[in-house]
Amino acid sequence: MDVICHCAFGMDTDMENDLDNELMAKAAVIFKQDIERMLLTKLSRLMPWLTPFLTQLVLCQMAVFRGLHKLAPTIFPDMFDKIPRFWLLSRVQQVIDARTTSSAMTKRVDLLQLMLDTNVTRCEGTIHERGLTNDEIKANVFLFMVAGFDTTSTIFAYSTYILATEPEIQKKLQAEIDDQHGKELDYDTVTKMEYMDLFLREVLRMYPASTAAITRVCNETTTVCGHNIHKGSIIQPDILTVHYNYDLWGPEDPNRFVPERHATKRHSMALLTFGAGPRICIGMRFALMEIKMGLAHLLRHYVVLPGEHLEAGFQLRETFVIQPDAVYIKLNKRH
Ligand code: HEM
Repeated sequence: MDVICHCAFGMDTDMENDLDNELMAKAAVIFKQDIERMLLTKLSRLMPWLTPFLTQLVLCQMAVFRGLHKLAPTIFPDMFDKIPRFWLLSRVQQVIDARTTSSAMTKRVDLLQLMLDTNVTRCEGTIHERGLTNDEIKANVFLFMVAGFDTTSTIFAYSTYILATEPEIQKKLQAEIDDQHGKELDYDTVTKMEYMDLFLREVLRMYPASTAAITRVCNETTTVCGHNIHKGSIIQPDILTVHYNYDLWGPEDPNRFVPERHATKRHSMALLTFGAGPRICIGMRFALMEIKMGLAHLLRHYVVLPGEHLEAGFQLRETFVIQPDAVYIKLNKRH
């Protein structure tokens, strides 16, 4: 969350060291919610044509809360702030306000600034196309926080599980990092680490954290492999079946962790952890770099060892992402 806040929105937070950070606490509550269990989600899954009406319902609810809060702040003092989702959105608004009222000198080059600048450039140009509205920018900031936080940290957690259970693989990664002879682990050095890349791809194959995010609406009635698919149907690919398919990932057993299998060119849709096509995860490269950088720093200084309960594996739970309930590891300082 520190990384997303800093790189995308220029917010310098230190949630890593400040465990009581309010933003972190509220975000954790939001991420714990199982959206699949929420009535509105269930209804829109059952009756997709209801989705636009349900979306409007949520927006109206927010507008009413906001209105009540503005009209009678003393009667409804923290009503808005008590709901973590709304609290986070109002903090996001503060970030936008701070940026739009600050002088040009304090402007930073980041995602937020790019979104804010769409307004300026489009208005000055002759093309009468509108830029992003305030609500669209706010929604995007919120989406980036949600989409970029739990996903990356979950993949990091799976990675540490593999490191603790596959010591030989860990040694190979450390050898690659040690080959840098203490050089700074920056974008250039980490991008060149070939085994690190294979390792991470294998983690992403075995543990695709976000299997439900890649749904699509069928926009034309069609037949695929003898199945009739009607226009308007919601299609959700079964990513785990694809990722563990022997024809796509053999000859090594797809149930085993074998980074080297990624050195062979595979079908372009064989790895779907970040989705595919024009709506593929926009943060993919950022996430890959973030995880590689984190792993490289960790393994330069520490050896990851199994913790007390690691042999029992972990239970999976699904909220925004599919994640392990806990990964028990120990860290031993190297050298
Ligand atoms: C390992 C980490 C991550 C995983 C596994 C992941 C996974 C996904 C998946 C499966 C989708 C849907 C793609 C599709 O429909 O084809 C998606 C979309 C998206 N992701 Fe990620 N993501 C990760 C990290 C990030 C990060 C770090 C950010 C932001 C910095 C981010 C921002 C987004 C956004 C904004 C979308 C929506 C894109 C669109 O609809 O056009 N993700 N992600």
